[in-house]
Amino acid sequence: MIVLNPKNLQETNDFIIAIAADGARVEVALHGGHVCSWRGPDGVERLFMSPLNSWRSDAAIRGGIPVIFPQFASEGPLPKHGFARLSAWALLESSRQVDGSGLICLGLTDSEQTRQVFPHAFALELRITFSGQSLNTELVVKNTGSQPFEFTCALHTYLNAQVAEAALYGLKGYRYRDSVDDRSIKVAEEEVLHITEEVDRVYFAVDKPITLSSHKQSVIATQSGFADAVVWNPWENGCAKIADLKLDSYQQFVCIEAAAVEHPLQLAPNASWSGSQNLECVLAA
Ligand SMILES: O=P(O)(O)OC[C@H]1O[C@@H](O)[C@H](O)[C@@H](O)[C@@H]1O
Repeated sequence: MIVLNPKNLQETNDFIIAIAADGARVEVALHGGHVCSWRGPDGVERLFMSPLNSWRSDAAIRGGIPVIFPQFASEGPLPKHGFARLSAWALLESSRQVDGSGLICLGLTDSEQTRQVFPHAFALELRITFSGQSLNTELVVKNTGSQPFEFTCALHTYLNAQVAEAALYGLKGYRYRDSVDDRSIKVAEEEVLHITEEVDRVYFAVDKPITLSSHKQSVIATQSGFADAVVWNPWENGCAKIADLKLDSYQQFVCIEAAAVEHPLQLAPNASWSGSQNLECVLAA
């Protein structure tokens, strides 16, 4: 891993906490521009955060919503999942909207360190809007340089779920790349996906909501701008290889990631792209 700021290996301790009019609460770390927590007015946490997360500024946060930019996974020369999740973001705005929802806006621009691995000028904005019912994260990428550049990206959302009883709906019919089966390309045949082993799939051209039902709630994930969606659960064998996950952590989350992977995005000078993921929480009666 490339450490972007070797002089600054202390704990990440800059957090923004915002509360919406309905009592919902979001916690964001400036390290990574990372949504760490989203609680409803009832105090129930909707995002998974690993109890073994290190909170160090040279490591990505394990849980919440990591921002993946400018490279998804290991699909290029950069460190895995790029550098945005390891970078120090700035707070641009924190306010309450007229409808009572909370808004936090964070920004990241290129620096000497980022230009060493990605020689381009850019400005990222992450706009987080939330209430008890929904959490919307929008990533805006602007090319502020004089040359075009290409990138892949994702909002790598870890959703709290009782995996033993979790069911994913809405994936049937999509073409997907199965990363646990030699990256072979398949077509999803199951009406409902239950997680009973390691799952690591990039579903292509996803244009409908994906619903994760587990225990007493469902979360409906809708995306725009992002063409693809990743579903990831490492299972026990994967957890054994990841230092900041407990061996049984796989039982507690499913990642549903809004992603742009299959077709890298091209940005001309001065052009912008934006993609968002909206999570809608529906409690069972
Ligand atoms: O351990 P990392 O770098 O946070 O990556 C976690 C996972 O992220 C997912 O997006 C990938 O599809 C998986 O292959 C990967 O294992």
